This record gives sequence, C-alpha cells and structure tokens, in this order.
Amino acid sequence: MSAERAFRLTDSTLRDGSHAVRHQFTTDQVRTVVGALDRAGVPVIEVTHGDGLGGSSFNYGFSHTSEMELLRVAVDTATSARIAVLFVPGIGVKDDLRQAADIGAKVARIATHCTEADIAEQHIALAKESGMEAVGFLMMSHMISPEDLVEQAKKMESYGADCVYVVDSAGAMTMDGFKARVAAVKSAVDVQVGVHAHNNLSLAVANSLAAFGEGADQIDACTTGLGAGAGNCPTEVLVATCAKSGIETGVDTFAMMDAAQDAVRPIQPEMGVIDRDGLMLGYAGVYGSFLLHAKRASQRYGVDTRDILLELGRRGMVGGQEDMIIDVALELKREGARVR
Ligand SMILES: C[C@H](O)CC(=O)C(=O)O
Ligand SMILES: [Mn+2]
Repeated sequence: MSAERAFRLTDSTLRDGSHAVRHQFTTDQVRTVVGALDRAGVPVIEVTHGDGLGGSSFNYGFSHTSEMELLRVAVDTATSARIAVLFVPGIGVKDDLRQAADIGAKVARIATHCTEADIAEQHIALAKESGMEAVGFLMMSHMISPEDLVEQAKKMESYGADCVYVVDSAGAMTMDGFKARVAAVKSAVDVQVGVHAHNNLSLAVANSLAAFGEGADQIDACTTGLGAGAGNCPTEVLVATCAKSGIETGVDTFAMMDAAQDAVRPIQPEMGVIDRDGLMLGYAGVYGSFLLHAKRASQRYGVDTRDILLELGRRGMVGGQEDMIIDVALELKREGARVR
C-alpha cells in the first residue's frame, strides 16, 4: 500500500443508510448529518432514496420526505462537500436526473446489475450533459468473473463514465475475489475505479483497503456503517484506519468520530451487528436491501429468514426482483421443508 496515494471518499449514509431506516430520513436529519460530514471534510456525500432517484414506491418503500426536498437541504447545508445522487435506470427516469442537477447535485452514480451496463448509456450521457460527474456503478459484482466484469466496466467507460465502481452489494466477497475484480478493472480502463463494500462478512474495511492497494481511486463508506444488510464500510473506521496507515483521505479523524457518535448514532435503528440474517446475506450472496423485505416475509409466512435468503441466493435474484421474495417465502411455506 503506497503512502503517497490518496482516494476520494464518498459517504453514502444518507442513501444506502436509507434502506436501514426504511427510507424515513427527515430534513432535520439530513441537515445534521450533512453538516457533520461537511465539517469533517468528507468530499462527497450521497443523498437519495435507498434504491435511487424515484425509489419511493410500493415496491421499494415510500420515503418520509421527498428526496428532492432532502437533496435541496443537503445542497444548502454543504459548504465544500459535493452532493451525489444514485440513479438506477428503470427505477428513476431522466427527469429525476435533470431535477437533481438543477437542485445542485454534482455527481450522478448510474447503477445497473453487473451484467447490464448497456442500459446505462443514455443516463451516463445525460448526467454529463447536465454538468454532473458520471459514475458507473456495477452492482452485485460477485456474481460474475473478473473478466466479464471488465467487459461491463469498459462499456460504462465508453459511454463517458468518469469512474467505474466494483460494487459488493451482497457483502459476499472475500478479499481475494474483491482484489481480483478491482485489479482486473483497474488494468482495463483509463478512468478512475471505485469500490463499494457491505459488511455482511465483516470484511468491508479490509476489502476497501485491499482494493486501494490494487489501485482503487474512490471508496464508499457509510457513517457507523448505516446501510443495507449488515451495513457498509463504516466511514469513521475507514478514516481512522487510513490515518494510521498514512493514506490520505482529507477527512479529519476526530471530527469524523464526532459525526458518527453525535449525528448518526442517535438515528441508527439498531447497532450494525452482523446477526444471523445479516451474515446469511454475505454467505448466500444476496442483495443487501433484500434483508428487510425477507424479514417481513419471514414474519408473515412463518419461514426462517435464512431459508428465504439462501433460496434467493440459489436462484441468483437481483435488485428489482423484490416481489420474488414473497413468492419464495410462500413456496417454502407450501413445501413445509427446509431447503438447506
Ligand atoms: C440500489 C442499491 O441499494 C445500490 C447499492 O448500494 C448496492 O448495490 O450495494
Ligand atoms: Mn450498497
């Protein structure tokens, strides 16, 4: 790991963390969290419904407050941080991106399943036309080989992405798998490479640092780890670990600890523990945001959450297939048998 290199940190508490609070963030909470992160020197702060612009819906969960209103508060509060949005083609529409740019979002992260980069072409182009930095975000990257991921990353690069992300949505990758994907993408593209890690196997910080060692230029984290599943790479832990390792983040370690303790812990519904269901996400390779849906189906149909998650992993379910969680729970209930 080089002491001279630095990476750009994106804090996604107010987007990935939206899953953990069932999309109930308020304007006051956004003001408090953005203020604390901005004071700490976090360069990019993402604010959107957990499933991206337009995510507030029956399928993904309704937001407490419109994300455009939250975005406005974030832009008004930040003094130096740039505000980012997440956009999943099909969940959001082009007007959402335009509106976000008008409000003042500076970074658009266009997310697709790792085999579907081609659906991002027009949205990456629109983000650039609207004056935003465009980031390609390849979700569930554990599901394909490094070679196949490279093909998808190159597509995003060819559409104009300024950075391409390897995203461990299921927190399912061990260090070797994560490093192999980052190294392969890094050597194949001329744009920046970013990483987004979930902590279901307790490897998010280690994986992020390993990715940095392979050349990652941008790293995502969430304060206190607040995020889908068992949470994300915790920002304050990543920042402190980098400070000890001589890696430049530009973030003040003490101020970041304060942001975690004083701004985010008070709104955290549960501690980010890796309980049996969170662990099962990483073990079975299941999309982090499926956790709360699976828990609900478990309560409703009397089937162990782990059995539902294991079966979802076996079937290779991906984001957008949330409705299948109920089908799987019902099937398991009908079978009356465990699938382990
Ligand atoms: C829409 C997802 O929640 C994006 C994400 O954070 C991931 O895939 O992980
Ligand atoms: Mn995530």
